[in-house]
Amino acid sequence: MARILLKNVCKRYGKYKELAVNNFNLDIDDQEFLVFLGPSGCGKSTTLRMVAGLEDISEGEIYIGDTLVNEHPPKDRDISMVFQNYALYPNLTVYENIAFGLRIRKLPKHEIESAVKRAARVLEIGNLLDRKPRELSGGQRQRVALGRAIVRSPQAFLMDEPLSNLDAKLRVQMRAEIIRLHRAMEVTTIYVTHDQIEAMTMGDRIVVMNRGVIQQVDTPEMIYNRPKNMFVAKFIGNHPMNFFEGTLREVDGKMRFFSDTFSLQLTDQQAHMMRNKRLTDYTVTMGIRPEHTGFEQEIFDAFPNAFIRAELNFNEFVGSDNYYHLTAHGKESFAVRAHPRYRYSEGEKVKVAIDMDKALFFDRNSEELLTD
Ligand SMILES: Nc1ncnc2c1ncn2[C@@H]1O[C@H](COP(=O)(O)OP(=O)(O)OP(=O)(O)O)[C@@H](O)[C@H]1O
Repeated sequence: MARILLKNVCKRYGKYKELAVNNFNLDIDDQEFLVFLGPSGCGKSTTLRMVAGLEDISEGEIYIGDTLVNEHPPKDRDISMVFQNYALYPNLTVYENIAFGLRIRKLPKHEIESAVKRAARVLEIGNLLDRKPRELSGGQRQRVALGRAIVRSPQAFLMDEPLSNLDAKLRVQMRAEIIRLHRAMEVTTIYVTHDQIEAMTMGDRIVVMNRGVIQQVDTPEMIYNRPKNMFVAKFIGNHPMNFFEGTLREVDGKMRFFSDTFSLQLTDQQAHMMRNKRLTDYTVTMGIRPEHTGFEQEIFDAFPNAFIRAELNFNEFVGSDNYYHLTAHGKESFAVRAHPRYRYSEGEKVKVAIDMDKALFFDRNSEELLTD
């Protein structure tokens, strides 16, 4: 169990100009479950592999516990890795696969046996110990890969998209399993994924990355509610956040957001913040999630001055909700989440209430959050 520290870590592959990992600074707490999240190619695996020692570090320092590990080979870092493709030995039985790391460490036979049996019991694969990997389902293989990792208590677990080869139902089940294991074992874990649901449900904190650069390190709640910039705002959320371009202006003592086709009054708190930052007559992008807009009377009651008139284009029924796609005055498109009890039809003109407490304002140029 250990704290992991990355200081100004950079990775350059060969002579490529762009850094795969660019000045990464991160302090991972002992026993924390930390998730690296970002689109394909953003540097998640490279960073994880540098922590594991599978990839050289071009610049910077990595500490596991109090030890600077830059020059340490993987076997001396006391970490366990779980990969997407399971990386099981095809010719060894499940038992031998799980025991492999302990044999290399030359543990006595009876200790190996009790450790393997304990891991197999926890993962409910005790009846599969004599089988070869090809005789297992994908989910069972992934359990064996996990078994190999948890058979000893390393300083850290490093997991690289361990669930991405599983079907949706099994993924949900294994997600819960990994969290349960983490709670029981209390080992610092770094978990790589590009699946935001996995990140939100599993992580104590999430590191959102883009093009080798950390965008935000925060709890799932903060990442969702207070994304530091438009990249994070766009990346997180089941249905994409709606964005409107416009200008902040003070009219009759009220701070309002003006788009081309509508205007909305800011809350007192937002107005106060904008005045303090002297952001009147400032061009911004307003972000609002579909779930923070609606046709409900409660939102109209709470924000009597915050609504958009729009025309309904089409709807997506997803069972628990309806997502309506609309256009304001034939120009600005956005989506609204509504309870299935609402039934509107194509072409209908509606009034959409906006929960202004949840609206976010971003600098149009830097795309950074202004209401921070
Ligand atoms: N061996 C390599 N040689 C050259 N460039 C590489 C090498 N491995 C990775 N890269 C580049 O480094 C960047 C980061 O790659 P990395 O695999 O870390 O991304 P990732 O976020 O894990 O992506 P994915 O989700 O697709 O696995 C990418 O631009 C990739 O093309």
